[in-house]
Amino acid sequence: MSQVLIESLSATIVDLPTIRPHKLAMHTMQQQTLVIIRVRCSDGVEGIGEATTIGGLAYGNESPESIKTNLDAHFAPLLVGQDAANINAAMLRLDKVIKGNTFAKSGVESALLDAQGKRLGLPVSELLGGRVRDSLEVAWTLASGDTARDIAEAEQMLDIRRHRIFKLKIGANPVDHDLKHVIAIKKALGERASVRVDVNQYWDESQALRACQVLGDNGIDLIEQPISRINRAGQVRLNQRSPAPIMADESIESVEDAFSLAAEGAASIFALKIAKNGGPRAVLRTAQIAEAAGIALYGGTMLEGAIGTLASAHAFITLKQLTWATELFGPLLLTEEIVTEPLLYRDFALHVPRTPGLGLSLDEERLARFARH
Ligand SMILES: O=C(O)C[C@H]1C=CC(=O)O1
Ligand SMILES: [Mn+2]
Repeated sequence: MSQVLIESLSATIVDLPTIRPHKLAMHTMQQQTLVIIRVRCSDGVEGIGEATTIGGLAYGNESPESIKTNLDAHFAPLLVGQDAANINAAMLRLDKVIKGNTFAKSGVESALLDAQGKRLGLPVSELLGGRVRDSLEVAWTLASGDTARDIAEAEQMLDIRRHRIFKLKIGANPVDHDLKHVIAIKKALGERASVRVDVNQYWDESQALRACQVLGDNGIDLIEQPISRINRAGQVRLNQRSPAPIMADESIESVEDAFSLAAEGAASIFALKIAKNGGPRAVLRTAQIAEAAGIALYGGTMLEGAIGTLASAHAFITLKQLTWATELFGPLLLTEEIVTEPLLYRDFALHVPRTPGLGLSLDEERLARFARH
C-alpha cells in the first residue's frame, strides 16, 4: 500500500447555544465555543477532531481564537505532506517544535485517530489498544447558580435515569454561602446520589482546611481542585488532612504535571482531560502514571461537543478502572449539534459506538450555520 499523506488541516470556530447559563467560579457560560479540526488525507479519508475550552482565556492558556491561529500558522505547515497513518511520528514532530498548546494538539491527535480508524475500519478505542467496556457512567454539573433550581434539576435527572452523580460548581461566593448551598443539595438528595464539588482553585489554603472538613462531615464524596494549582505544598497538606478525597484538575496541564503531582502526593484522584494532556493517547500516559502511583481516575471534560466527548470516551473505555466515573456530558449542555447522530445517553451512562473512527459525521449544513465567519 502506498503511503497516505496529510493533504490539509483546517480549523473552524463554532458558537453553540447552551440550555441555560452555566456558572463556574471563573466564568458564566452563556454559550459554548468549539474549534472543529478537519484533516484531509491523500486517500480521500477525512479525520475530525475538536479543541474546546471554557470562557475564552478564563480557564486555560489557550482560547478558541489562539487555537485556530496556531493551528493555521504553526501546526498545518508541520503536518501537510506527513504520513497520515503514523500518528506517533506526527505528534512527535509537533512536540519537537511546538511548546504547550495541548488543547490544539489534542484536537489534531483526535482527528488523526479518527482518520486512521476510518481507514482501517476500527473504532478509535481499538487503535488505543482495545476497549474493556462499552459505556461510561456520566455525572451532571449543577451550576444554575440557584439552590432550589439545582435540586429540581437533580431530581429530574434521577427521574429520567440520566445522572445520579452531581458535581456542584462553587468558589465564587463567600465560603459559608457555598457550604450552605452544597449541604442543602446533599440533604435533599441523600443517599440517592453522589454529590461532589469543584472549587476551580478559588479557595486559599486557610479557607480550604475548614471547608474540606465541613464538606467531608456532610457526606460530600469528592473535592475537586480546592486551591491554586501553583500552591503545590498546600495541595499536599490538604490531601493529607481532608476527610473527603481531593481531585486534581487545573493542577494537570501536562503529562509531566501528573508525574510531579503523583510524586509529591498532592491528590488521590486525577481528572483526566484529553485537552490538558495533548490528546487521547497523551491522556492515557497520565492515566498510567496515576495507576502506577495508586491514584484513582475520573474521566473529565472541558465541556466539549460530541466530537471531543467521544474522543475522550474512546480513551477512557480502555482503562482498567474509573473509580469516580466520568463527566462526559458536554453535548447535553448544548441545544444544537453539528454532527448527524446525537450521542447515546441511557441508564446513567454514555454508550460509545463501535463504528470506525470516533463514530461521528459532521452535519455540513449545521456546521456552516453555526460557524463563526
Ligand atoms: O471541571 C471543570 O473545571 C470544567 C467543567 C467540567 C464540568 C463542568 O461543569 O465544568
Ligand atoms: Mn474542574
